[in-house]
Amino acid sequence: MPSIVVDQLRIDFPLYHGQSRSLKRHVGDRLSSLRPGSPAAHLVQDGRERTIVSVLQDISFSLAPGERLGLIGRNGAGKTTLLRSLAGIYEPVHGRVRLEGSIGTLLDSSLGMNVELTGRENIRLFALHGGLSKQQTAQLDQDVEAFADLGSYMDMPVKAYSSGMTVRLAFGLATAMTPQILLMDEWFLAGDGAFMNKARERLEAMVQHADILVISTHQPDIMRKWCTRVIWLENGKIRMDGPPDEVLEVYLTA
Ligand SMILES: Nc1ncnc2c1ncn2[C@@H]1O[C@H](COP(=O)(O)OP(=O)(O)OP(=O)(O)O)[C@@H](O)[C@H]1O
Repeated sequence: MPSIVVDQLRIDFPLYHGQSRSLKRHVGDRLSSLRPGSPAAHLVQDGRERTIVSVLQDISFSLAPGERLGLIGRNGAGKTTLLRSLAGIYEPVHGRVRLEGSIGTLLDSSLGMNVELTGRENIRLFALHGGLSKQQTAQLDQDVEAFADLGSYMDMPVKAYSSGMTVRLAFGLATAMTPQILLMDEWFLAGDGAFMNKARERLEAMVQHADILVISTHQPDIMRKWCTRVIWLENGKIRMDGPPDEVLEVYLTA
């Protein structure tokens, strides 16, 4: 059964080592002048003279099939970092992240695609990684081609695509195989009108199959429509966790 368990997750990024006196002084000045709650308040100095950004602190939650989680928070709150931690791109400094089930990610537009290869070749590569049969590969090819609607670009190298075209292909691929867990950053929703309608239909169809969705978005209407639960991140911590309407009501008036 697919699930996500995040337990006391902490993610830090080292910024500077204390080699440079002027740098140290600059950071020291900044740290002492910060107001509590300001966006940069998670800059800290550790015992080894390093300045680190403490991006996520003490994050715990779990998700079961059918749950669709929206992540909200101001710029820099830690939403993308949390998604990347779930995807295994970042290792926890402390705590643990456990995902059970097949995972699909829509986090960056390249999606591990080889830009030197054509769209069609990338589909075959994707099929090869997924261990698909010849028949399944042909189906995947047909399905993604119809969805991405790239015309003759399908047989051109991905490096010749616009960013919107790359998103179409990436979205088509990531949603073709119905992963049990889908991790998605909101800018994937930034396609043109007709594509957006198709993308939503396809994603909604996936989510209905008791999969787990985690999406980061600044759009309250998406949260209300797609999510069963919302976590509000503030300066790397969970400020509120609950049903979309409850969390959004407080968030939008804060
Ligand atoms: N590799 C890194 N090195 C240092 N700091 C980083 C790194 N990645 C992210 N950060 C910092 O971590 C904080 C959280 O970034 P993140 O991208 O997760 O925020 P976000 O909530 O997704 O923001 P936005 O809504 O603007 O996309 C920010 O202060 C950012 O500058």
